[in-house]
Amino acid sequence: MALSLTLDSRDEATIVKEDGPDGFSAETIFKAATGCQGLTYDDVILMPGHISFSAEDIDLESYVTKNIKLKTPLVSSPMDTVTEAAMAIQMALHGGLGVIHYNMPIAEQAANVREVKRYKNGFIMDPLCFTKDHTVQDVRDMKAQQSFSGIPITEDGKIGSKLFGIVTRRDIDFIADPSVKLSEVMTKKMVTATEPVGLEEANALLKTSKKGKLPVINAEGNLVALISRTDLIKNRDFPLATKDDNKQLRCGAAIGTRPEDRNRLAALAEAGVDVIVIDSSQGDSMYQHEMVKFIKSTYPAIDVVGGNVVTARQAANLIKSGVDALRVGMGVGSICTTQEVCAVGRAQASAVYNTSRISRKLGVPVWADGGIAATGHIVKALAMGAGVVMMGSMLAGTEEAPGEYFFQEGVRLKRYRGMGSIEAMSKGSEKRYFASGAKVKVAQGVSGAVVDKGSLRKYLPYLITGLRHGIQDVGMRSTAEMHEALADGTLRLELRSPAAQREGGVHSLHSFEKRSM
Ligand SMILES: NC(=O)C1=CN([C@@H]2O[C@H](COP(=O)(O)OP(=O)(O)OC[C@H]3O[C@@H](n4cnc5c(N)ncnc54)[C@H](O)[C@@H]3O)[C@@H](O)[C@H]2O)C=CC1
Ligand SMILES: O=c1[nH]c(=O)c2[nH+]cn([C@@H]3O[C@H](COP(=O)(O)O)[C@@H](O)[C@H]3O)c2[nH]1
Ligand SMILES: [K+]
Repeated sequence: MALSLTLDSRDEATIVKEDGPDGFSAETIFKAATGCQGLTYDDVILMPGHISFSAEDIDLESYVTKNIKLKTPLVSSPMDTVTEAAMAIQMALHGGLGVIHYNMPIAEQAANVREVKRYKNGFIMDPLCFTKDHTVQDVRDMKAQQSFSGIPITEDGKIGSKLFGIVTRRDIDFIADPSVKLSEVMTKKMVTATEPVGLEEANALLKTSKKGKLPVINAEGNLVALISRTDLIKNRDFPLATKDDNKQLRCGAAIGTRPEDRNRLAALAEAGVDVIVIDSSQGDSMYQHEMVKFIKSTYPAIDVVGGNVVTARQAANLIKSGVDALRVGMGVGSICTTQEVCAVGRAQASAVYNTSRISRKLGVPVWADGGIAATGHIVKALAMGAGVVMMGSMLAGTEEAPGEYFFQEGVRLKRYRGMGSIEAMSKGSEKRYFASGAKVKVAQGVSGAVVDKGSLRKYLPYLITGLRHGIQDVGMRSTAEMHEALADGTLRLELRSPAAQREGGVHSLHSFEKRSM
């Protein structure tokens, strides 16, 4: 009774003033409390704050580079089992950013960037087309592999040439002779839209015409896109989408620090890349400093991300050379063996805290790269000062990640591998992976598999919602507010003992099923 009377008579601010706040500031945790140890995300836990707003009210906006903001602070890794155009498109539609890997020929990487930049929600930019000389049998062969509701017939059988007609199932269903040419069966009187056309207008045209497909042509009558009714029904707006001033999706791409990477850079710049990531496990090298300076002087409009670094000193060096963001993490990725093989690296929470401490003061955002295995890790990475989080394994295994699904012991899986794994190196990264002249292969990564996570269309909203709930629990309204609280010590943390970590996980059950969404 007496206790509750005393508590009731004091307000929150007085309790904090008289008894001191719970937990410790990040500075205490990382500088004093840990002795000489580095800390990982799992070593620390955030103290909850007071909630006076809904999770939807939280502002997740954050700088990804000095000049570009994201509405969702999530970035996909430049790895050949994670980011090609399909991944980068979905990341950007949801307010994040994709970084196209470079374990492929220059032209192919540039084509991936172009595909992202040209993407228009609801528009099919690479539809399958036939010529007038193709036959009914050709359509039937194609139909065996994929369903269709309308195939454009163009001059050269590709998009970009003159549109002559469209062939639908109804045109060929009752044709007995399979050698009949499509010119004889195609529908010539089509409903088309002429460029420029918006989705809303196209939607209205499809509604009144009751057709399955709407070809979009330019003033010369050449096919430039196709709009499909089923896609339109599936389509929704992406208010968070990361777009440039021309309303095109933004796209990142990775390069190395070899002389030939300057040719790659030129092709990527030509394709319209927004952000270049210089991909290296140890970014504080003369090769990278030279490359940063070269890019900034040759392509001033492109933002450059340097890395990877894990110490304040490495970060300061790269910032001096002119980077627009820093990629932080060494040997902490799910597929990384760098710490085992090379004996260097750093526990990721310590790396993010110590690099962002200085880089944020200079307005250079940190990308917390690697080691994210749950939404809670994303919350912790941002709380330790990161502007955005880069993920490999979390995004591998989605429909949009490169590679085919396969079954192993009844589980649907996709391949996921380190860019320094023997498999990835033998595909192409070998030449950049070893110092020139090196003859022995030393892998710094493994090759494995991850479970099917379905489409990013459902998975990214799940990650974003989890992130919102975490930040709400900490009592912060935005990532910016969390960064201020980190700096002024009002963000409170505690270390977790091994027993506390066990307690924080699932325990004491005979069995359980873990479903995350
Ligand atoms: N984040 C991480 O912890 C790690 C990431 N990785 C990934 O593996 C891939 C390869 O990483 P790294 O081995 O660090 O590649 P890297 O290309 O930076 O370095 C490979 C070797 O080539 C040398 N080198 C680079 N540019 C050179 C030049 N112009 N002339 C002469 N020598 C040069 C480097 O000093 C190093 O010995 C990347 O995709 C990287 O992201 C690998 C290990 C760790
Ligand atoms: O030591 C390494 N050997 C490798 O072969 C390798 N491949 C990628 N990476 C790095 O790991 C990050 C992805 O990590 P996660 O799967 O944990 O998200 C990536 O974003 C990279 O920083 C590698 N590190
Ligand atoms: K690791």
